Amino acid sequence: MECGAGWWILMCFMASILISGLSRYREYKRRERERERWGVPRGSLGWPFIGETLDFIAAAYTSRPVSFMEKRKSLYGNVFKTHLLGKPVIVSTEPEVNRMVLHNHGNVFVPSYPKSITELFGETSILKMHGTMHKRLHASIARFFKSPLLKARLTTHIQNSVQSSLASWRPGQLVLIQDQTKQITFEILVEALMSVGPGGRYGVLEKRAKARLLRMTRKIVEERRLSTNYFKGEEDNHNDAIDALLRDSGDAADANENQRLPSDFISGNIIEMMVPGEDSVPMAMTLAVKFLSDNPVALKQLQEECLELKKRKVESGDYYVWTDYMSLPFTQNVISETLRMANIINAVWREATEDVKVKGYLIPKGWSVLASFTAIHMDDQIYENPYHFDPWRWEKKGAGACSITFTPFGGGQRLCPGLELARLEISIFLHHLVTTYRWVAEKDEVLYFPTVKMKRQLPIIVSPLI
Ligand code: HEM
Repeated sequence: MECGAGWWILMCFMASILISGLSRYREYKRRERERERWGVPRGSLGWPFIGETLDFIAAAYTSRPVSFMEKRKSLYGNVFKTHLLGKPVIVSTEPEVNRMVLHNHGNVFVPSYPKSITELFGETSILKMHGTMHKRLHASIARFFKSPLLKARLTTHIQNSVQSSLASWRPGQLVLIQDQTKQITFEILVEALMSVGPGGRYGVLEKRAKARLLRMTRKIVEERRLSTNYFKGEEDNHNDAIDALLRDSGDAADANENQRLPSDFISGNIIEMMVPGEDSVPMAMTLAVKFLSDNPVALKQLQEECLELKKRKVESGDYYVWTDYMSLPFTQNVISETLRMANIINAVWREATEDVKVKGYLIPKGWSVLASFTAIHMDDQIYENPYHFDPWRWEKKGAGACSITFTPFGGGQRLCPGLELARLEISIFLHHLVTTYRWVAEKDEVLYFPTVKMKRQLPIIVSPLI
């Protein structure tokens, strides 16, 4: 009797394994048929294990990193498959496909950067997150960076920081623009995120030892939490990113303390927010100076526009406000053209969590998608003479307008929340630079790998304008 029951259980067990195996097999076959019908984009997966990584990196080391994409685009079309950095990847150089990846309808794409990049982000970085927590954090940060109050406060701060840096330059001195702009923008970032100005705690931040940085930031968060009762809606007068995250209560109108973000999470995120904000803005400033140095006609028009504003300000005795800087049309054209050519963030990486069909292509589950911005920004079918610095092209397009063919700040769910701050910083820097100095740039070269930077930090020799 006992033996019969044992057999019966065993048979049931085997049958259930068989049924679940069969249904998995059927699902697998269904996917295969779908994949065949839709078709994974054409392309080559290259060598076993390394795929086409060597070609990809070799191209990145040249002055034309987009040549990797261009070659394959001409062979296989705008969307192609390859194998990079240990993963099968679908590369998109097509604006509409990039838009669908960025907007992520149906939430099928999650961030998936190569290991070498994710190690820079840190564990709690927003750049790694997805789902509800990402939505909540993104909304909170974006709301904070959009606030007119913050822009007003930061305008004065950015202005002071730029002017004091420019005032320290001596006529005939060799100035390393990349180094100077890094110092200026770091100071601004730290002020915006945690209201720490030069002196005292700033010294710890400057050294950038992560463990100390985290300890210090955690302390600031804790001090704020104790001194201000955010739960009861008390006001904190710092108006920085720490304040915004401490105030965040998710969607709950009747939020209690448990729904608040924990201190460790806030301090980790504040530190990791420095990663996307820290190098991008100084590089945009540096490359703007480089492109302007190579194009005296554009520099002259920018200078005229800025001198005109400066004259109005001197005559009226009014302070500059952020809209003064942001409403200068040629300045904004110069910034857009710089961002188009600089491609500081050249692409975004995502992974498909299930099979996805995008514009007739199949992206299989588990594959990465690299939505290339550079390939679109440097496409001669979209931008006439794309390697020529031409700020006037934006007179027709409208500077500043992000579109599917202009995505320096990404788009959709993860659109860069620091976009307006970045443009404001660059506008203020260019304004004061061109109204204070003329300069001669020494020979230098843009490097594109692993990140965009100048080989010699862009040395220029300055002399006062008047
Ligand atoms: C010229 C300067 C900048 C450029 C070109 C830039 C570009 C980008 C791009 C392309 C993304 C999207 C990444 C993705 O979709 O995976 C992004 C995200 C982000 N950026 Fe920026 N950025 C700049 C400046 C800043 C600044 C000043 C901050 C402020 C701290 C900032 C904070 C962020 C954050 C927090 C994210 C993550 C958003 C999310 O995943 O929801 N960025 N940035």
